[in-house]
Amino acid sequence: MQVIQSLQEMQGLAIEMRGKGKLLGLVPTMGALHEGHLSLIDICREKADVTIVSIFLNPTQFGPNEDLDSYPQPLEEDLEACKARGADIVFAPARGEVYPKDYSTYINEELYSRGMCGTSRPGHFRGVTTVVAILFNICRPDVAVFGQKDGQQVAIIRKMVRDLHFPVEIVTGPTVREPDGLAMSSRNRYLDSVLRRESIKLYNALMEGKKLVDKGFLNVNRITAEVTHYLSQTHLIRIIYIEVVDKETMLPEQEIRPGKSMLAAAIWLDQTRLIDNLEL
Ligand SMILES: Nc1ncnc2c1ncn2[C@@H]1O[C@H](COP(=O)(O)OP(=O)(O)OP(=O)(O)O)[C@@H](O)[C@H]1O
Ligand SMILES: CC(C)(CO)[C@@H](O)C(=O)[O-]
Ligand code: BAL
Repeated sequence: MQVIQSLQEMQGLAIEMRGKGKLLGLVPTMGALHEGHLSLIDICREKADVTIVSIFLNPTQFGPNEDLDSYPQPLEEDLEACKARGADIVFAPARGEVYPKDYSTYINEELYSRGMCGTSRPGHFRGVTTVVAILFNICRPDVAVFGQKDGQQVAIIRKMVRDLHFPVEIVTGPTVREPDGLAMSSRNRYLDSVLRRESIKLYNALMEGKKLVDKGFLNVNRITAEVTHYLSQTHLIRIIYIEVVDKETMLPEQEIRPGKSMLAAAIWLDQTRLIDNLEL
């Protein structure tokens, strides 16, 4: 496995490999890798000849009071995990090379990013689309793989690719969960044993909503009220949002459309921000 830091070297190699007819795959990450990320490497390897994993803690998607400075960065462990899973290249650029002092160009998707995490983390998706566009231009992937756990993110990236005609296929990998249902996330590392026990309530609450839909209740307010009620039973949880949206556009649904709607939620569990979603 090759580890590349330089943008110029990565772009040169990508162009050379494409010239030889290789199909390139990219798995963008911010590091602190877990089984969720590694499952995306498996998907990428099935689709592409060469699997590139990028590890870059992207400052432009963090708000001023967010956890950029405390975000875990176990680079050596991450490299071992990528190697063991069969990645061909890890691209781990330096912050100063991606964003030199005079950097001034941003990409803003303005429709799918209006609600949910777009509302509660202003500027977040502008940072995500910008860095993903940079990564696409450097790594030149034919295929890029993202996780359904960040459902709004992948919808916005698909929209950016469509609007700006990036020649890349976007593939979504299913959410990988702990045995009790908690969606894997790098931020789960922040949870002590008490918070870890509470964290499962996010998935359980979404499941309560889904069960109602499976019984035939299609009223959005009924479903979100059920999820709110479930999450309100502990003082450690503060709800950021609970929404039912179209799973492609992330726009709010008037009524649940089975197979087309997504139930999504974000919470503060003490100081840790967790998100999850289920297709209804
Ligand atoms: N549990 C999961 N299952 C599948 N994909 C996942 C999972 N968690 C993260 N991913 C995907 O991995 C990619 C990199 O995500 P990222 O590095 O932000 O990890 P994360 O664990 O989601 O971290 P965070 O705690 O910042 O949300 C994204 O496409 C994301 O959707
Ligand atoms: C897509 C991404 C790697 C961009 O920094 C990030 O938002 C993430 O890890 O999901
Ligand atoms: N998975 C999205 C990365 C972030 O929370 O900033």
